[in-house]
Amino acid sequence: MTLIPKAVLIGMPGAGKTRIGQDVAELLDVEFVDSDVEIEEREGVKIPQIFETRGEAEFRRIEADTILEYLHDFDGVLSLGGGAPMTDRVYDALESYIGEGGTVAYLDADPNEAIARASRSGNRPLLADGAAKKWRKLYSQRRPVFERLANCIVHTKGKNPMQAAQNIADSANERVVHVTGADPYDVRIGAHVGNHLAEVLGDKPVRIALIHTTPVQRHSDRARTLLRRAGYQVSDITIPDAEAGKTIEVANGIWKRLGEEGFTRSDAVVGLGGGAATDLAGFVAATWMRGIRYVNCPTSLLAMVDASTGGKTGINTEAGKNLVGSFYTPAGVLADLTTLATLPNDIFVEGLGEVAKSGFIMDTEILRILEENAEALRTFDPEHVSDELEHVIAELIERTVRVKAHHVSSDLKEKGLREFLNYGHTMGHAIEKLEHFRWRHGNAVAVGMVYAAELAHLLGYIDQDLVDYHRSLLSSLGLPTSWDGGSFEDVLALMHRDKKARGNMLRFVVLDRPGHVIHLDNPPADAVEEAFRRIQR
Ligand SMILES: NC(=O)c1ccc[n+]([C@@H]2O[C@H](COP(=O)([O-])OP(=O)(O)OC[C@H]3O[C@@H](n4cnc5c(N)ncnc54)[C@H](O)[C@@H]3O)[C@@H](O)[C@H]2O)c1
Ligand SMILES: O=C(O)C(=O)C[C@@H](O)[C@H](O)[C@H](O)COP(=O)(O)O
Repeated sequence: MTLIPKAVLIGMPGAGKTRIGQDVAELLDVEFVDSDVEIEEREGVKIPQIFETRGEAEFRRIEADTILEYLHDFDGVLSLGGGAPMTDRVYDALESYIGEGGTVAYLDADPNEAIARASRSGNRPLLADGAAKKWRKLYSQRRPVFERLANCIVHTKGKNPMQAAQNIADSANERVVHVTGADPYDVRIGAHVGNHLAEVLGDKPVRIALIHTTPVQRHSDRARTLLRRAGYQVSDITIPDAEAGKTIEVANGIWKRLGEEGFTRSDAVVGLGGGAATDLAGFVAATWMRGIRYVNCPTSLLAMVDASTGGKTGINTEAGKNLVGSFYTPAGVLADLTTLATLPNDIFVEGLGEVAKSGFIMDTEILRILEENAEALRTFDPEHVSDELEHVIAELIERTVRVKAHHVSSDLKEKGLREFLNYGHTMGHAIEKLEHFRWRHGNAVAVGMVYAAELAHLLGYIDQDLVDYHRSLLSSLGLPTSWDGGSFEDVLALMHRDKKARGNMLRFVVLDRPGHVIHLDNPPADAVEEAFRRIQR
């Protein structure tokens, strides 16, 4: 397996690359290498001497060879000499390294501080005599290149070295899932990924509608500050919480406000909160002027793993759950794991329902991770999350988002493959509606999966063990596996209104083995009813 560095630091002489690079390595618990020090050791002479005796071109050749070697066979933190990214070979190799998931961090220091630091070192051949003037000239040439190249920019002014290092370590720990299709975008998962908000929104919007609920006020306050600091005019829009926010009345209130506040086609929406808030925000973005840019910032587990990605936006109506809406993709998704620090246990556990679903339909490794960590996950306490559990949660989020991305990338409008993500939802949505949305979505889906498993078993697709496994895994996670809150007739009527139904024909998604789903069209009526009886127990 090829190793790649956890992070590569670039920046002007005196920016603090060595000091901060060492701190990043310490935070990530890996080795640190400074390419200049490595070159001197290999050549047995100091860099100014190489410049003097062999010229700058020869130094740049040695430097590029050394850096390229490290980019392909080193998994620590690498700090580069100030001019290194100006060599085409190094620039191109760093671009490819980013493409492989690497982090190139540009340390942008205050010029006066950096000049003072650089002048103290006698090891800078390009700065000899008249250091300040030369530094500023090089800065004007290099800065645009650094900014174009880096995928993490850290302004060091006002930060101590450890704070700057923490920013880079967070960035290196980010997980990114690409969603492809006509309008590709990235789902970024990690601590503080919310800091990428302005970068994802871009420089075209003037006004941003920041749509959120009250329980996530702390996180929306932070987003508002970031947005204002980046120069946007922010309209702070608080919507009713949970399903009460997913209504035509709420959407209408926001359309009215966008009109009054002069939102144009180049302005944008940010949806921040649980799945209900991101569904509603996406719906407003999809419909205002027939579609404006939007970014989702999910703060619940369920919204991180499912609702924020894939472009299903919508509201509930009298007719049923999510029956009005649009497929409309976000410009990006920022799943900031620090927001989970305020997520109540029951809402976290609900999210595990959709995580388990992704395990059942495709990635069975998810089931193994859930089984192995069931107790720690079930007893999730936002204020006491161990490093180990944090890692498990991040891994589950990334894997679940990958399952989602796989289905939506080639079938945004749900013509076939994407319907598999609806495992457990035919019954789940009926329960939600009959419970007047007092049941959480993930809980209803958990019961719905047991129903789908019973149905598949009755029709001979899977054995009893797999049905029992649904019950034991889901209950070990704290999820419900039975429901007795309504009549079969009411459930059946609602299942006929499910979006997978065609004409008078019911359609389900069922397993035929772990990790593999199929469509089940028009199953026998007695099996549909018997499976219902079995989830009532
Ligand atoms: N669009 C899709 O593809 C898709 C996929 C799955 C689910 N959904 C929808 O998502 C909704 C369910 O999402 P949900 O489970 O996030 O429920 P939710 O949006 O109702 O959020 C649950 C509660 O948690 C609060 N909350 C969220 N994050 C918090 C945080 N960090 N700290 C404190 N409180 C927080 C919310 O304000 C709310 O009170 C349903 O409407 C469902 O239909 C959509
Ligand atoms: O993204 C999808 O497609 C899904 O089916 C994901 C589901 O987990 C999600 O609950 C979605 O909101 C259901 O959509 P719906 O079309 O059945 O309302």
